[in-house]
Amino acid sequence: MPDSPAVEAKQLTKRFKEATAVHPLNFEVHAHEIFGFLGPNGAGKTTTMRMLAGLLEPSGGDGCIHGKSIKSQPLEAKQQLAYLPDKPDIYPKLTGWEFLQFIASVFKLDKNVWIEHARSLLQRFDLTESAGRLMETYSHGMKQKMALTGALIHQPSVIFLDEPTVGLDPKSSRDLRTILRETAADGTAVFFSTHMLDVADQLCDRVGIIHEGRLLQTGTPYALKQEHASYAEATLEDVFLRMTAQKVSQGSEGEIP
Ligand SMILES: Nc1ncnc2c1ncn2[C@@H]1O[C@H](COP(=O)(O)OP(=O)(O)OP(=O)(O)O)[C@@H](O)[C@H]1O
Repeated sequence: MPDSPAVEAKQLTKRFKEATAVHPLNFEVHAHEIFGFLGPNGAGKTTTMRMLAGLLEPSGGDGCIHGKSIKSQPLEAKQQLAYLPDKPDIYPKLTGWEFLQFIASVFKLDKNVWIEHARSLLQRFDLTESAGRLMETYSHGMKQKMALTGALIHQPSVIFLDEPTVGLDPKSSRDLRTILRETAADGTAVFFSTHMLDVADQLCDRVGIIHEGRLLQTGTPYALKQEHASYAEATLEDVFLRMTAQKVSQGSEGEIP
């Protein structure tokens, strides 16, 4: 199905007991696109991404990866995607290189292709020397970068990244943004959540703003700024804060136990 969107949410919904974390969501992300998912804490970003990546069962609706349903065709859908959580839980007793070999064997990657690709990513992330060390000795940022290297070597057509820049130093953060741009230019749909609105403004082709489990709007950062800000130098942060402004509860004293 070449014309299907890379990612499609169709009435995608998640309830935890009585609480609805994600109300029916509908949106599309396309190949070559960098889509930023923005929302305050608890807005439903991780829940939505985990459903689309096939890691959490939706309570209603469906998600598709290049036309393959995560509910009825989970294997076909998952083969095409990579998911990078905010705190990557990678194997502490493997070296970085063993971890990459493991990914290569799971995805049956051509050794002539993946090794060169992996070496180049390791070099860009300054991980070449530490690739021989056990990953339990890595810092958070090193784990994050190694997990990303693992996600990229199998060249997924969709990559989900939950808060990918958190914990990265400025150089690594810039390298990551460059790599995401290159990945999208090669045809991958890049879908990431972030609180770093300046990063989203610079990097994203489109953003979606989610608040209390509801998608308020999608559009290019430029279009959102044009539509929602009354002054020329408005930033995406101004738009975000305006759209997600919450009424502070007027609760009486003593509500908090
Ligand atoms: N396993 C769970 N059981 C019950 N409620 C949950 C569960 N997971 C998430 N939630 C709730 O769903 C809502 C959305 O959470 P989610 O983690 O998707 O938010 P988020 O936008 O990723 O937030 P953050 O930016 O803080 O990471 C929150 O109210 C959260 O408490």
